[in-house]
Amino acid sequence: MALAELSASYTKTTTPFHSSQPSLSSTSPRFSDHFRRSFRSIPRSRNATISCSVASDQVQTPIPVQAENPKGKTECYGVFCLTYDLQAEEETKSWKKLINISVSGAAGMISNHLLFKLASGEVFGPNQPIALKLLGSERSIQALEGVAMELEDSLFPLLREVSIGINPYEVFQDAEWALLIGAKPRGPGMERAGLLDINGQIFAEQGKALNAVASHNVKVIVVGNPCNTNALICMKNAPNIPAKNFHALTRLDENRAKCQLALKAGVFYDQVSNMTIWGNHSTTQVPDFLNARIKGLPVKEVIKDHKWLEEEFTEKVQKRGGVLIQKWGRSSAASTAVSIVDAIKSLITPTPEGDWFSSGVYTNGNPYGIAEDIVFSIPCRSKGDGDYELVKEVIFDDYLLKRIRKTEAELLAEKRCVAHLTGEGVAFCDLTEDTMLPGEM
Ligand SMILES: NC(=O)C1=CN([C@@H]2O[C@H](COP(=O)(O)OP(=O)(O)OC[C@H]3O[C@@H](n4cnc5c(N)ncnc54)[C@H](OP(=O)(O)O)[C@@H]3O)[C@@H](O)[C@H]2O)C=CC1
Ligand SMILES: O=C([O-])CC(=O)C(=O)O
Repeated sequence: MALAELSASYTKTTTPFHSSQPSLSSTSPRFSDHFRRSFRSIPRSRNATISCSVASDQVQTPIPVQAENPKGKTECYGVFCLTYDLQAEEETKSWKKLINISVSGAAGMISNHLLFKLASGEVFGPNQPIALKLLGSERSIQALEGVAMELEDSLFPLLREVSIGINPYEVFQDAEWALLIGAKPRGPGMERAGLLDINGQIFAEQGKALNAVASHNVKVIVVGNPCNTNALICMKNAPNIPAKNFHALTRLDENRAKCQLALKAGVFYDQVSNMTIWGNHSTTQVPDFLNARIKGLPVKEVIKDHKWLEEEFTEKVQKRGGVLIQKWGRSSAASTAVSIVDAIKSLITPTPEGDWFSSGVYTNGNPYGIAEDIVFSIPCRSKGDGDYELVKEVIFDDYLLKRIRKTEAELLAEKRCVAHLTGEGVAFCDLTEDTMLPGEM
């Protein structure tokens, strides 16, 4: 019997699988390997009873138990529906408690890179088992099954559960991380206000769902554009989740800025630190070369061509995504996935002494005089506990302040456009110029 058929038959039966069945484990090393990788913790919400006898010189014969499914809906995928006693395996005894990671737009291009990084252990570490809860839509559900199949076939030891669905109220259940990637791309002729409205509705609904069913300390990273205002909408619709927990992804912009500075200075990019992106993930964003450092020195001391910094460098970073789309014919999915990994790692590992990272965060209480009640990219530092604090020791000059005011004005205008989605009355959209996402030219 083929492996796929076997795994399918498992999900359909609650009959314990005994070693008296055709000697799969002895005839097929792949299958015993498959078993080993299929062990998973017992989800909190399920009452499966597990028994498992393991003799040291025998191949293990785990007893699969079908997940309880009170609503009769599919909630797990294929091999990931098998339930085993995680403690039965020596290797897993040192593992941490399983965490739930929900990902929207899971059949999209960014997710296609990101999910495999998450499942490999590269993000949360080699002792951290994970459950992936993938959100798609009717349009993408088949593609999502394809994604789940590839995850099955990758045999990631740490990937203990995969479920797919189209209802955020199910997919976000108990989420400890929510990576919100899915959003409608801006099409030809579409006004930014139109995009704000269409995507804003997605994020309003997802905010409500997170509020209702996610862990109350869920960390939310909004990637789908326009990500700052989408993050604000999501946050406003999730009043039970701390506002601090919402991030808009500007890490890709930070990484792009570091790369350009390294290139100009003739150093490897690990020599560039303290890189802030201020403001919106749009062409008004401000890559801050005043506070950034190269080999520990202020950038302006290393790169003497200040005109280049003010003009070429700034515009290059702002429009990098668009140039890439022109070359590639699609947006920067791989480097965006890498930057999501960087953004998560920055929150779960202590920030190196003296350094910081950029993230779009809620501005209430900020020390810089930036308007309150928007999501604005700011320098942050973390102790590695999932939380962060704003960096205070930054300096400003007229150039930087002027640019920050411009991106701030854009975000305030975006906020007025979505007042109907944040519970702040009637929207009034007066975006003065139709600014672009970094990916648009
Ligand atoms: N912040 C950042 O740095 C960056 C952000 N981005 C943004 O990330 C988002 C995802 O990018 P990417 O993965 O490349 O895009 P894809 O087009 O590959 O995937 C986007 C997903 O969004 C979902 N979606 C939700 N609503 C709609 C809709 N109305 N019409 C079409 N699709 C919809 C679709 O999934 P489903 O049908 O399952 O809902 C689709 O799979 C985009 O908004 C992009 O602009 C991209 C790069 C950098
Ligand atoms: O506009 C897009 O979809 C791509 C984008 O955000 C970027 O490359 O920074």
